[in-house]
Formats: sequence, C-alpha cells, structure tokens
Amino acid sequence: MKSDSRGSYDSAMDTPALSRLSFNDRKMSLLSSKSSTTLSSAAGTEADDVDEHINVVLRVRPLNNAELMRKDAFVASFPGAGRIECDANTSVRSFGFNVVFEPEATQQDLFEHSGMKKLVDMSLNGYACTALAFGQTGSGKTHTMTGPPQQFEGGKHPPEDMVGIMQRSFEYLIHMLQQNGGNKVIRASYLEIYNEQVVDLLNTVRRRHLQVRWSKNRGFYVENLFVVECETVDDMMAVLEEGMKNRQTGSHGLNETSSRSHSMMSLSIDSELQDPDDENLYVTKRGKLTFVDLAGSEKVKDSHSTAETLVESNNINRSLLVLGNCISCLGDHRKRGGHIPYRDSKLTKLLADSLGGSGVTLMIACITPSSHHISETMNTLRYASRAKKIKTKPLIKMDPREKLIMSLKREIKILRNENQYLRQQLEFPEKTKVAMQKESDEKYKNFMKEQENNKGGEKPKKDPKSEEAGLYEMLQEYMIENEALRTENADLHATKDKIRREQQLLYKDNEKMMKRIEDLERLIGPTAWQRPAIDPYSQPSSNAPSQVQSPRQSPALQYRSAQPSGQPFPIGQQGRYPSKEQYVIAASPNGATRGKGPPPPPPPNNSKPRRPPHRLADPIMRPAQIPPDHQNGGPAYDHPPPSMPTQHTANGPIRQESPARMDSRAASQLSTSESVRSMNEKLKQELVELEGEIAHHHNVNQRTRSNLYGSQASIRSGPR
Ligand SMILES: Nc1ncnc2c1ncn2[C@@H]1O[C@H](COP(=O)(O)OP(=O)(O)OP(=O)(O)O)[C@@H](O)[C@H]1O
Repeated sequence: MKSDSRGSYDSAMDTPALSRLSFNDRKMSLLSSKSSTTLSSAAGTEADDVDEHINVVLRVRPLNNAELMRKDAFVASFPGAGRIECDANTSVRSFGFNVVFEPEATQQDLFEHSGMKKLVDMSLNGYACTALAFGQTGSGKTHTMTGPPQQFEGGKHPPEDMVGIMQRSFEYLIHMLQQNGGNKVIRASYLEIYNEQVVDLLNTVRRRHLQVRWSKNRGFYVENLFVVECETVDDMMAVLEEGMKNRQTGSHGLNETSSRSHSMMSLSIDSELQDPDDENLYVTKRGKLTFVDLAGSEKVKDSHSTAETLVESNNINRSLLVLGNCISCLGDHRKRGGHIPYRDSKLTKLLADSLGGSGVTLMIACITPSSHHISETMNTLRYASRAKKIKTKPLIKMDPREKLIMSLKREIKILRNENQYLRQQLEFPEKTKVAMQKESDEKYKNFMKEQENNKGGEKPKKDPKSEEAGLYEMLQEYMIENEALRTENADLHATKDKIRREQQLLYKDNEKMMKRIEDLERLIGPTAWQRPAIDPYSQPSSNAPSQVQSPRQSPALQYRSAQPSGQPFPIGQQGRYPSKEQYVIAASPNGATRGKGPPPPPPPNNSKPRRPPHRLADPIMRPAQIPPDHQNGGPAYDHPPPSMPTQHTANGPIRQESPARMDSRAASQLSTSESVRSMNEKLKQELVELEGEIAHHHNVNQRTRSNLYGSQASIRSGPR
C-alpha cells in the first residue's frame, strides 16, 4: 500500500517543536495510507477487504498541582520512536505506540499528529471512524477531546489554543467539505451511557432511557436518538456545548470535574463526491465520525467514592472491564474469530463496529506520569498495547444502489476499452462521426439501389464472394455508426444529468437562503414584509427522516438567548446576541461593503406593502419525473422509456430518443434551470435588501440610544 504522508511525518520530526512527540513511523504510515483510498478502490469490495490495525497513540499529561505538592516522582521517560518507558517500582517496562505525546505537547500537536485529520478525511470518504479517549480518571481524556472540562461551566469559552480535537475536527471537516464542493448533509447526535443506561444529551426531557437495538443493516444502534442537522462549525459547537452541559459530571478525590459517564458524539456525514474516473458520476458516501470520551477507571480507595459516586464508579469499572475483555479477545489472533462479548455492556455494543467491524479507530490512551498512580498507568498501557493488536476491516458505506451503478459503469468502461482494443486489432477505421454517418448513408443508398435493380431488371451475374465481402463491410460500418450513436446518446444523457444536478444544487441554495431570509425577517419584525401563506418550496419530502431537525427547530437547542418576541436566535453566534456587523457580514454576499451603505428608503405610505420578489415568481418547476432506469446516471440507452422509438440494425436494436423529443426535453430542462437560477438571483437580492434594512434599524436604534443617554446625563447634572 502506498503511504502519502509518511514523508511529511519524517520531515516533521526534524522541527524542534515536535521534539515533544515521538513517532513510530512504520505504524503511522498504516493509518495515513488508508486515507489515500480513492473512490476507485472504494467501489470494489476487494480493495477494502484488507485488515488494518487500530491506531493507538499515547498522551502523557504534565504533573498536576496535587501531584507536585505531594512531590510525586515523574516515572515516564521517552526514548523516542514511539516508545515510552515506565519505572514500575520493581522494573522498568517499555511500551510502543504509533505516537507518544510528551507532557509539553499542545492540543494542536495532538490534532495534527495523532491521525485525527486522516480520520476526518476517511469519514468524508464514507468510512465509519471513531476517536476514543481512555485512561484513568483525571488523566486528561476530556481535556484532550474538548479542552479543559471547566470551560463548559457557566458558558465560558476557552482560549483558542486550549480547545480539543473535537472542535478542531469540526473546523477541519467543514473546511474539507467546502473544498470538495458538492452536496453534503451532516447530522449530529450526542449520548451518554450513565449507570448502564443510554441517555440522549440533546433531548434531556425526563432523561428518558433509550434502547440499544440491533439490525442486520445497521448493527447496534440507539433507538429514537435525537438528531440535529448541522451546516456550520457553530452548529456543531452548539451541539457539543449542549451535550457537555447535560453530561453527568461530579467531583471526587482525583478530579474536580470528573465525567461520570461514557459520552459519544456522532456526526453522520453524507457527502456527494465526484468519481475521479467519471466526472459525470456522483456517489453519496455515508461516513460517520464518532468521538468517544470514556469515563475514567478509578480506584474507589483513591477517589474516596461513597453512596452515589460509588454506584457510578462500579458501573464505570464494570463496563470498562467488559471493554477490556473485548479488546483482549480481538487482540488475540486465536480468539478473534470466536465469541466476542460485545453484548455484555451497552458501551461495547455501541463500539462493536469501531473495534472489530468495518470501522476505522483512533485510540488515545491518556496517562499521568505520577509515581502515585503507577499501577493505574500500567493498566492503561497494557490495555493500549492490547488494543494495538486489534484489526478491523474498513469498509466504505454507501447507498447499495449507487454502489451497483458505480460498479456497472466501471464494467462498461472496461468493456469499452476492450472493445476499442479489439477494434484496433481488427484494424477498424477511426473516423469522425459525421464522416461515418455520411459514408454509411451513401453505402445504404447504393445497397438499396442495387436491391431495387435486382428486383426489377435482369439479375446480373455477380461474384457471390465479393457480394458477401461488400455486405460484411457495410455491416462493419453500421456497427461503427451504432457505437458512435451510443456514445453520443450517452453524452447527451450525461449533459442532462449534469444540468439536473446543477438544478438540484440551486434548489438547495435557494432553500438555505429562504431560511436565512426568514431568520432575518424575524430579526426585523413582521411589519416590513407581507408574505403570502403559500411557500412554493414547502412541499414535504417523503424521504426525510422524521426525527431529523434543523438546529433552529430543535427544542433541545433553544437554550440560547431569545429575542424579545420570544423567538430563538439562529444558532451560529455562540449563544450571544449577534451584533449588527456579525449578522450583516455573515449574511451578505458582498463582504466588506455590506450593511455599511445607506439604508434602503422606507416604502412610500401609499404604496402597497413590498413583497419579497421570490414569492411573486412563477412557481418553480420541479425536475420532470425521471424514469427509474434513467435515474442516477444509469446507462439510459440500454433501457429507454417505452415511448422511445426503437431502431433495428444489423447490430441489434439501438434505442434512441427522436431528435424533436430530445430538443423539447432539453428545452424544458433549460427553462427549469433558468427559472431556478433567476429565483436564486432574486433571493440574493432580497437578502441584500433585508440586510440594508437591518443596518437602518441599527442606526436608528443607535441614534435613539445616544439621545437617551444625552437626556439622562443632562437630567443627572440638574439645572445649573
Ligand atoms: N495535557 C494537559 N495539559 C494541561 N492540563 C491537563 C492536561 N490533561 C489534563 N489536564 C487537566 O487535568 C484535569 C483533569 O483532566 P480531565 O478532566 O480531562 O481528565 P479525565 O481523564 O477526563 O478525567 P475523568 O475520567 O474523571 O473525567 C483538568 O483540569 C485538565 O484541564
């Protein structure tokens, strides 16, 4: 397998900043090589059918205040090449990992060099990826995943350099999605397993316990989990904050903000990607990115747990024990094929696919270097060493229908190439389509003439051999023409598909803008715009899963500050009232000049209330019903709709649309595209107008406020 980033890791080692990490290059290359998997290899299951080791990295946190006060010894040493040595009282034990992050390593180091970026890339390519932090309580799992856990108390925000790999991954994910283009949908869910019960962290009404079910297609999954659609980094941050706010935490002897549950935040990413082999072929990959922050193992004696925390500790330790058993079985090649006790805990059920199935997993083992915790540290290191031996079979998840289409297209391509090769072998002429058409027309005419003559007059004596050769030659010509027609037909279908795709993207864009306009209108107030009740876009989609909600609709996320009217603000401003500049700049397509120009003139009193232009536009034509065989860019010429005329030739039937019909279809496609595009333009214009209006309101507001302050000041100073 080729490794595309190995070189960069090698060279990275030379920089002084990275002396705080040590790499095991050989193992590192395993993870990096996976991300080089392209769509080409993805389509064939064989290419995916390769076992891969789980990537395990180790993070050693600095000694904390309590440990320094106690004068604990620093028991870890770092000989390099991904190794760590621990002085375990009686002997020095050495362990090897893919990367070892020394106490000085920063959050950014961890994100850059743990393989997290690769994991995000792979989730975009359709893999189910998991980043999992484990280790003793207080060893820095939450710190690594989200940044210092205290940050989520009281809505505080950590300094940028302290945010964890989750927030960094969100940004990277959105950045990559924007770079790749195409359609994408991200849905987020967040749950915790507390005392062996699954609780939805985004819908905590009565903290209902959810059931873990199993199905053949999905494996283990949580029933009725609340799912939030996310479009921006801020949407995902809002989900994270909401989850962290609702997560069970407690204080004990080893950690003041200890997580008392295992938490899992999942992002399911449906991204439409262009096939590198065929620019007209788009496939939807169903990737998943899950962040797991396990509760820490703890010695009850050290954590001084009593009553409720004791029950929690026991449950945490029990589920971690089951996880340890599963890891032991999976890491032992003799037991791997046998029974793995996933069903013994909810945690292992939900991690089954990440550990032993078709997922890709990054494990981050966290330890403290303090001599006081050496036995727990040794446990974590042994746990992590075993996990390194686990192999998974990463598989790309995609729509089975699309997968079939892709493999068929690929087969067609191979057949075409073979065909071309055979033609070359047979020395078939390479001619232009027009020339071939002309020639074959002429040949056909001559042939028909000869037939007529033969029927009417005396049959001239002919050499049967030369007649046969002539016929054979004509047949060949027809075959070539046939092929040319097929190619042309395929080109036409590809163009049509391209137009349809463009149209769909515009629809989406329009819908997004409509949402944005509604938010803006809410901000301005209802008087500015009078809307008719009917929204041409509000046709319900039968495919949409019922529980999926936009973050703006999500009751769970309406904790954000509300407008005076009681309407929640749109997510995207980190829980703060969006300032004029933020709002205007974020919304306007014209960047710097937005909101700074003069406010739009108020509507004249006698004029009718203005309407948003898009409401007056002709109702948008939805794309015509596509015959099932033509959907998804299938080889339409093989299965035309019944109305298409069928032409029979020596090479079998060629099914084509009549030119007139094709023209009218193309015209209708074009007019639909035009109308969607003009709608798009109008919406953009409307957005700019609305933004101007907001700016105007802000100016008036500002003036009124300064007048008010002036009067207050003069009242306070009293009569002179
Ligand atoms: N690498 C680090 N650098 C600086 N501070 C750290 C580091 N790792 C952890 N800490 C600090 O140590 C404390 C405990 O960390 P954290 O809560 O992340 O541990 P944990 O493993 O999640 O514990 P628990 O399992 O009990 O939830 C926090 O105050 C955290 O900010």
